[in-house]
Amino acid sequence: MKAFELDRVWWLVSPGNPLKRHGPAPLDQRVNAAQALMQHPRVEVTDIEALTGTRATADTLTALQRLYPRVRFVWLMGADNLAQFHRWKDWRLIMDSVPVGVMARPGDRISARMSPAARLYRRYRIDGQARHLLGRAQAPAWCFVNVPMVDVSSTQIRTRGDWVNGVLPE
Ligand SMILES: Nc1ncnc2c1ncn2[C@@H]1O[C@H](COP(=O)(O)OP(=O)(O)OP(=O)(O)O)[C@@H](O)[C@H]1O
Ligand SMILES: O=C(O)c1ccc[n+]([C@@H]2O[C@H](COP(=O)([O-])O)[C@@H](O)[C@H]2O)c1
Repeated sequence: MKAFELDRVWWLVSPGNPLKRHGPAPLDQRVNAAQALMQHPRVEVTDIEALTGTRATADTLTALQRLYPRVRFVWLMGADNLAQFHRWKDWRLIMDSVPVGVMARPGDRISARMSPAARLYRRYRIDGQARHLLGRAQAPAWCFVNVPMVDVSSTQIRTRGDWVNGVLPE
């Protein structure tokens, strides 16, 4: 939110990544867990894709833009997702309709910046030093930021053993 000078962040708890074979833990449990972790007046944890009935991000963004025509949305994701962005449904529609902010992730910094999406849209890249412009930029525009990196994945956390069906017992 600070890096890109955004007004607020909606943390979308996904009903299920369309590219992953195994479904996640129940949505309400993940929403509760995310809310317990993130209490910030300008960050909202939301399961809005359950309301819009969409799974693919392009469809979610189209629905959100219809529901909130005056809001300027920015899509935020980790670098691993930029590396395989070209496999997402209608990924060019996403690039062409909203600015995209990408957070560095260990192991994915180079693959992300060399990815088909990064190469095809290289002239629309905003330099990290000008990252504060992303929120007000006209799409297509994307920016890669070198935030402090955390070398952990959801899969690793779930396999630590103290989780039951992907959820930490109370
Ligand atoms: N350590 C991390 N650094 C940067 N971004 C991350 C990190 N972990 C997750 N993300 C980002 O957060 C979002 C949600 O990720 P998700 O919950 O699928 O975790 P994951 O660790 O990528 O999952 P998996 O273990 O299945 O690969 C994605 O946009 C992802 O890129
Ligand atoms: O639209 C797609 O094809 C698509 C493919 C992979 C991931 N996504 C979205 O990217 C977000 C992060 O996914 P994940 O599994 O890394 O948590 C989540 O909102 C997914 O719905 C979207």
